[in-house]
Amino acid sequence: MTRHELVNTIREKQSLLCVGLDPDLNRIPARYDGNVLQFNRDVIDATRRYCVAYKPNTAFYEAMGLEGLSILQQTITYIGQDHFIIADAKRGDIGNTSRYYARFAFETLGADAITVAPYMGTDSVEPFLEYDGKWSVLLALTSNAGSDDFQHTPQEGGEPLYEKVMRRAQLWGSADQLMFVCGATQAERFADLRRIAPDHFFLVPGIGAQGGDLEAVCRYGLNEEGGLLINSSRGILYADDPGQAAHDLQRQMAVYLNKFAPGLSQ
Ligand SMILES: O=C(O)c1cc(=O)[nH]c(=O)n1[C@@H]1O[C@H](COP(=O)(O)O)[C@@H](O)[C@H]1O
Repeated sequence: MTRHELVNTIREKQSLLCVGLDPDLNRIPARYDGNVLQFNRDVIDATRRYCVAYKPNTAFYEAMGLEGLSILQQTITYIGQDHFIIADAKRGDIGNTSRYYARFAFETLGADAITVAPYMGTDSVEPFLEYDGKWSVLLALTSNAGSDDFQHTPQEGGEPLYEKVMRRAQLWGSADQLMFVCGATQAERFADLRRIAPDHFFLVPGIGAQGGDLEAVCRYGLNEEGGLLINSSRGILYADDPGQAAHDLQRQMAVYLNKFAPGLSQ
């Protein structure tokens, strides 16, 4: 999906919502009797009108072995072409290996995007960026407590490491192929993040189960094209009614779009 199509979908649906498909066998309702594919299909059916993106985290599927990979593939096929699909795999390795990670995400799975860990630098990210029409979503300022360990470390000139990553990466790829992961739990930094990368989309995990601040993320993170894909996984998957949970978030997002990005309102 192109940036233009993504922005149009955001405008049409008045939604920035990305539903995280992280199926945990210990948490999916007993009535599914462990049928993860059916669980995913039901969640997708219940949420598809409220969200613009889905983000299956590959860990949950890989842990199930060969069957899990098949479920991942079938889930992506079931979602179809109308939603932006992010394979959340947080890959990155020497170029020769990254090429195969990219092939897995973009050719085998047919995802629009993959999350990428930038620690190994330019040549580890390039193979992902070589795919026309596909996206790399680079970890910048993550939502977890451990983000304090390295990501804020001052670099030459005093900028924190996450800022250096975001500035350097903008030399590697355009805003049509590169996004940044910015955690919703870091809402107080969003004005700064938007200043560092005014045009890029941010993938924002951390609302719902991790307690991130949706209003602050929208207030400081929205740009003229929306520029945010806001993920919730457990908060939707394990709600009594996933469709209702997704709809509630979409309605809040519509209010914030109207307030903070009025050019996108209908
Ligand atoms: O790249 C991610 O998606 C990601 C980055 C980050 O900083 N924090 C984060 O939680 N995630 C992912 O986003 C999802 C969050 O799930 P919930 O906390 O259940 O909404 C999980 O799939 C995480 O792996």
